[in-house]
Amino acid sequence: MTRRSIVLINGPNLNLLGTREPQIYGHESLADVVALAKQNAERLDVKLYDFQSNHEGAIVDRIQQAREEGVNGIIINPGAYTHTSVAIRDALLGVEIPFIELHVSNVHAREPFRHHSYFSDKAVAIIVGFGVKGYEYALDFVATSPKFA
Ligand SMILES: O=C1C[C@@](O)(C(=O)O)C[C@@H](O)[C@@H]1O
Repeated sequence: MTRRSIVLINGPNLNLLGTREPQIYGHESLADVVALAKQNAERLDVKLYDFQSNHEGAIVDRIQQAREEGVNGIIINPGAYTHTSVAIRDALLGVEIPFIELHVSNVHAREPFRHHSYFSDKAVAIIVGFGVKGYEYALDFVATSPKFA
């Protein structure tokens, strides 16, 4: 059995985690989140690539690259692109890699424009409102579920 590989993608403004609206997104930085994810990936024996960008096209490029790498699954927090990006949706569908959509905050308890997602109907699962703990849950699931084998 080959080792699973996973790409963790964070979209715009998630580089500001820890300092950005901490009452909504908490006090942990993206570097903290990624460091813990790497530790957990090692424990779960999966290869983890991580990527953050504030640019839609760069995220599309990273998703396309994932197919070349033969990645098993994608964990994506598309940030504000959740509510706007047909291009990122098309990239995920184009590469045919199963993915989890993740949000730190409970988008359904926030402004109405955050209630619609271009990803939810195509995601294997959605993690919403668990704070940065959601990244741990997502990694555990992608590393162990037959849906990402
Ligand atoms: O940038 C973000 C972060 C977010 O994806 C979250 O993780 O809760 C929710 C989005 O509505 C917002 O634009």
